[in-house]
Amino acid sequence: MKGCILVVDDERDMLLLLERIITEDTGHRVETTTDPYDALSRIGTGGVDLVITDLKMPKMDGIHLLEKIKTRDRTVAVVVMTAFGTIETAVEATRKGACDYITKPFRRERILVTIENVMSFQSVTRENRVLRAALEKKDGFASLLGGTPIMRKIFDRIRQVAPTQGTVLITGPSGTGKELVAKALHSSSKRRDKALVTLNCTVIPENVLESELFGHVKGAFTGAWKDKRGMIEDAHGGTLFLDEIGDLSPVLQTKLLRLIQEGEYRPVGGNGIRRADIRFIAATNRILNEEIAQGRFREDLYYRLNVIHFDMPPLVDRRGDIPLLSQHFLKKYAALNGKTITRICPLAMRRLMDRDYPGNVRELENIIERGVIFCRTETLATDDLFLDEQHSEPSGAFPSSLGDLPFREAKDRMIDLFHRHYIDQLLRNNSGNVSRAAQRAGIQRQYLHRLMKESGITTEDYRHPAAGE
Ligand SMILES: Nc1ncnc2c1ncn2[C@@H]1O[C@H](COP(=O)(O)OP(=O)(O)OP(=O)(O)O)[C@@H](O)[C@H]1O
Repeated sequence: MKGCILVVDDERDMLLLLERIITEDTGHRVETTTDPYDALSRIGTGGVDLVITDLKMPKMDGIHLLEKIKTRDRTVAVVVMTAFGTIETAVEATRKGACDYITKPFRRERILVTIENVMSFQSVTRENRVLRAALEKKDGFASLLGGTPIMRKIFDRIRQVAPTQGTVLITGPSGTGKELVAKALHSSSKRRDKALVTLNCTVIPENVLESELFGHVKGAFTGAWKDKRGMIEDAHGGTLFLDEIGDLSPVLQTKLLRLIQEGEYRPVGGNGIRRADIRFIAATNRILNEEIAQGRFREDLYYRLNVIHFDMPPLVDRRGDIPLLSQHFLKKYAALNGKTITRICPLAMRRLMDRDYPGNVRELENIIERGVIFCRTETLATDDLFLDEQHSEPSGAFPSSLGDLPFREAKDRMIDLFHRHYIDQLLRNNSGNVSRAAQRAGIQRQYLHRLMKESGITTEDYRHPAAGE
């Protein structure tokens, strides 16, 4: 998308030079002025995407102009130009919201690269703002974000499927938003005024799970000293979301099948049949066909669940959503931490766009949350994100950057690093077999799963063809 660049400099020669470079090599529209007040009058109408301004001007200096631009319209990007030797002022400008600076005399390529970086970032964020506003207005699922074609298709399907009774199966790698899709389906359905009950099939031990799900009657087992409602009763009239369905035991798979087929169930220890009106949504990051082939998942249950299928794409297949998601998480965690961080510097955004995400959106969210915690200015910078450290090989070295942090923050960060490196090594040593890894580590499998989730680690990366869980 081509945009508009406004150049402000009291030297006419400089204006002419920049106007020529930009028109010849970028195709963006250029406006020029020698008067900062005139520049300011053009801000606030939504017409200007980027202002390139000199720092030293007689009527108003560049920093002052930058501040005024940002008060009128925070979304306008500003790049400052400065003579060599006054870089400190330029750095001060980036602290105040400029997204980059150029030293004069500059090379043509340098200015072109800067312009392209800023303008492509502006184009994505503009489009995302529009999309998000539209989504928030139209749908009840604004927390599920995305503007890429692949996500738009998912939104369309949600709109189509939500009002129906169809059972839904959501598959896809961990951290891709399966739970958010389930919530969106429920909140856009006719059942939205009734409960959305979520059951995580991994977290609860099998014997407890049965009575959690179906409820039990008084005296059903030792400790059952009164009747207990199950989640099915809670979900009556609403939606039951069965997360990590691939981990459900064979006994419960059979009982669940009956419930889905007949709408009937029996509480643990009870004789009477009860009926439930429920819409079922199930999710898993396992490949259910493989589970069926291995005899771990009932084929008939699979077909019952898989009436409507959503397959959530990994984040690297929709990199175009990274700016939108990053801005969303920035806003969320800045508010949660009581910080005024309003933007992500273009370089940091580029790094975020370029890396891989084995833990998908959850991993991106963790990176931004950590970044917000460590950020000391209004702009989230590359250093705040610690991206290199996250991808470096596990090592015993103490990261020197921690020495600059308050004790508590440094300790949390070190524990975080320890978790990531420990789990990484543990899973490597056990070819991604979580049960075996948990056993070797002497911790509960569920706890290991939680730690993996928090660290954005998935088993896929550690499995070799002969391995399997
Ligand atoms: N499209 C999205 N827009 C906004 N946030 C998202 C999106 N996708 C995922 N997230 C966020 O990422 C995190 C993980 O999402 P979610 O729990 O829905 O993933 P999941 O696929 O169900 O993961 P798992 O299989 O590990 O349970 C959540 O904090 C969620 O808010």
